[in-house]
Amino acid sequence: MTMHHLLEPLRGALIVSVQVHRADDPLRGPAIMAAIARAAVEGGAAGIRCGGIGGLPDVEAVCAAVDVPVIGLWKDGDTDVYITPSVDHAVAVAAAGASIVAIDGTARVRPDGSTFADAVRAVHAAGALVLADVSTEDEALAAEAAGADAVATTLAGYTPGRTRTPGPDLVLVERLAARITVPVIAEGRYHRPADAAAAITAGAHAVVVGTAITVPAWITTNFREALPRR
Ligand SMILES: CC(=O)N[C@H](C=O)[C@@H](O)[C@H](O)[C@H](O)COP(=O)(O)O
Repeated sequence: MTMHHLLEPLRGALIVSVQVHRADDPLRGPAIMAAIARAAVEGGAAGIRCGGIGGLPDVEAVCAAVDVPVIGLWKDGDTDVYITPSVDHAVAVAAAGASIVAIDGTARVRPDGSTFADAVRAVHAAGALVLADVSTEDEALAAEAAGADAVATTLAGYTPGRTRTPGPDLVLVERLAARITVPVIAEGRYHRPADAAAAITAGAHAVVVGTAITVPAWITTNFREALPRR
């Protein structure tokens, strides 16, 4: 496996994604995101993924609050490519303090007309690593060839390229782990501890869990729905 030394501490690790998903989410705001990130680290998270629609202020606040590796992203724009969609977004996330920048690694057209390889070059020049968020094996191979330092299954089931599995897409993790030389990070719909463990067994270098840990409304609904009907 080809691995940058900064990714070593994430071997077999749990990374917690701390993001809000709606502009009117009651938890929105850098201070709350930073507090949740600290709580996740207290619980054993070896890395934090953050930013999302909160963008740079959230990345900055989380980087200042924790001393584990931070994967930053900035969800922006109204096109299909919304995870750190342009070279400028990617460089800004690195400047906000993220040591790893998550970038859409699909082959779709980017709003600034750049390629994924352009973003990789710019982020590397800024001194950070690149995590390619992909949805298929072909995208993962292309992202690796373009210089991605790691590849994540984040977008599997969220593009036309791959049908959404009800739970996590462990088959994709297993296939990528067999074909990709950079670390593979499992991400997307890991809702139970056993799912996260299965990702590592399937060959993932690390697993990202978001909703099931950091979205209290989702957790609450699961409990409410499990109650007997009155
Ligand atoms: C598809 C997409 O935009 N995923 C986003 C990427 O950052 C987040 O909305 C997810 O919460 C994150 O990937 C973690 O996944 P889950 O919340 O399922 O554990």
